[in-house]
Amino acid sequence: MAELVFFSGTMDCGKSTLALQMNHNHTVAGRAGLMFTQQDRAGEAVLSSRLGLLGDALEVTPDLDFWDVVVARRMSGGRVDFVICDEAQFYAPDQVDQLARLVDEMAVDVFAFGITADFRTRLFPGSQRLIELADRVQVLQVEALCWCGARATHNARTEDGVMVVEGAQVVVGDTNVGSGEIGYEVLCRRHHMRRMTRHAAQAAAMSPDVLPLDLDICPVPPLRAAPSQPTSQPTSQAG
Ligand SMILES: Nc1ncnc2c1ncn2[C@@H]1O[C@H](COP(=O)(O)OP(=O)(O)O)[C@@H](O)[C@H]1O
Ligand SMILES: Cc1cn([C@H]2C[C@H](O)[C@@H](COP(=O)(O)O)O2)c(=O)[nH]c1=O
Repeated sequence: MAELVFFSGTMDCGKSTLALQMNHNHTVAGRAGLMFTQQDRAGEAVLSSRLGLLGDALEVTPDLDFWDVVVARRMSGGRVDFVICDEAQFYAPDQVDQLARLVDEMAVDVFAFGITADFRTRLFPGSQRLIELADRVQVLQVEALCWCGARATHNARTEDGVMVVEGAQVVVGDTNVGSGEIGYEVLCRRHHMRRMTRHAAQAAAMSPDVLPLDLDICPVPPLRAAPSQPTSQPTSQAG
């Protein structure tokens, strides 16, 4: 029986890597699939992982209709047994409904990958609809970690390492960015609520004006200079 599965997690937890792996495994098993993404950091119509893997994908524009794409493919003699949908948090709720219809009426497996919530901890509309409709919501096995070592469950948006809590819901970007840039950092809930990024915790630990931290609750992050240059090829930076 075909399924709609939502693989969900924070940024940087391996979703795009798993998307490419699943595409590979299903393809070598003789199944025919399509990969979709939207606003991948590596550019248009490409699905990229921070591990350096890349794959061609169809770009999901606001007017793309998944049902029409699959019907057109089948009408022209092609097969579509499964679809991979990366950055699914950006999809419109109607597009998620189209994906569910593909599962139910055309027996197409849909594997969707995306972050659940934005930098303010609010669900993205696409993710909300996926949670509402998915047969299964699967949390990824590899845990992204907060600077304190706890499992990261939330995404923070940062500027110069300082967490910001206002702004547009969608700003394409990456973790591990240089100073001055808008970036993201994954945090545990405790540190997200306290707006305590790695940078903020280091600054607080060094300031003579603040009370000593409770080290059990709030360990001081190790000082680690942000790399001034990318440490690997540009393709491995994106995901
Ligand atoms: N240099 C590296 N060596 C080993 N694993 C890495 C390296 N860089 C990134 N990763 C792994 O890749 C994951 C990010 O993969 P990616 O698929 O791009 O994430 P997502 O799509 O969830 O944002 C990291 O959580 C980490 O496990
Ligand atoms: C939290 C948050 C993230 N984004 C953007 C930033 C990235 O371009 C993607 C997530 O990509 P990843 O492969 O999961 O790392 O989403 C955003 O636009 N708004 C946010 O609040």
